[in-house]
Amino acid sequence: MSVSPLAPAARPSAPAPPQSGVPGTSPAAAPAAAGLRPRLPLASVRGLRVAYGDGPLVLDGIDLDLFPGETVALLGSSGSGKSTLMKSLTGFAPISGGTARLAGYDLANLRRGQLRQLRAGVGQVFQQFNLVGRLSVLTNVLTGGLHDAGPLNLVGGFGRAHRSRALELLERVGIAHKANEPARALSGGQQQRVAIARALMQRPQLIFADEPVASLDPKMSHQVLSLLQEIAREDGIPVLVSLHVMPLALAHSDRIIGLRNGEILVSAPTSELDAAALEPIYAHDQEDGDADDDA
Ligand SMILES: Nc1ncnc2c1ncn2[C@@H]1O[C@H](COP(=O)(O)OP(=O)(O)OP(=O)(O)O)[C@@H](O)[C@H]1O
Repeated sequence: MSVSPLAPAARPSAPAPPQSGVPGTSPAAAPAAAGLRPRLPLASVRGLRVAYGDGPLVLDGIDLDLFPGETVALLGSSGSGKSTLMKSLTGFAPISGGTARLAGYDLANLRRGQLRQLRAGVGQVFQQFNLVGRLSVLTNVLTGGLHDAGPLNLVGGFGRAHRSRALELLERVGIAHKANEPARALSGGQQQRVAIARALMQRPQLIFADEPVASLDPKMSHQVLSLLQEIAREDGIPVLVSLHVMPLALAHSDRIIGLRNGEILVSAPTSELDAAALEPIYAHDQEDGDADDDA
């Protein structure tokens, strides 16, 4: 079986009913452009359990769907399983129970090559940007298109079409004027924009952003998260973003999933939530006096 990057597999199982949680049991907010088209999830996990080696379960019975055009914020204390949940959707976490599907493909049943093809459709954004500092901003973005640039281009440089697309993306994220500067010369917020442009170069069907603003000041954090939410809406792709700051999640997501000790404690449209509703996610931290809930 050949798997083109996130080409839908045989029709994915129908979306499950809205996930229940505390508080809120409403369905996910519908993306504005959904219209009457069938609303199938790009990513779907059911009863997901993950344990590393002989260790305890770090995810226990997770149900989650990610729909086109929505930004879903993952909240939870350190160690609650946010990164592991993202890793389980790219085949990097050891699934010990339940299912994780991307575009209908069950990640547990794919060969390594197929998994690689599927991952090419997932744009990833990380806390530390993961740019090559000595390379130009433009080259960093171009590397996002390596999977379809072909081996000759690795030797002979990137073609004109790739370069012009990379420049367009830099324009889109507001940083085209820095195209020829080395990535290390940019501020953190600017570097994260470059990383987002690099992810877009993959023509992703989903974006996973794992604490993308943890190294940024509040103003830049808002800018970067606005950009991600705008991309989700304009390109009609799901963005799953893990965050440590509740007000940022409330300001820049359509839906919030709150994890505690590997289980979903909150799952609701952001419009139905406020800080008080999210506090139980961190309840045990507050007892310890180390909650991290300020902007
Ligand atoms: N490769 C691994 N091997 C063993 N245990 C792991 C591994 N990766 C994560 N864990 C454990 O799984 C649990 C969940 O970790 P995870 O990184 O998913 O949490 P998180 O919510 O993303 O935390 P943070 O907010 O600090 O990034 C933690 O107890 C962690 O120690």
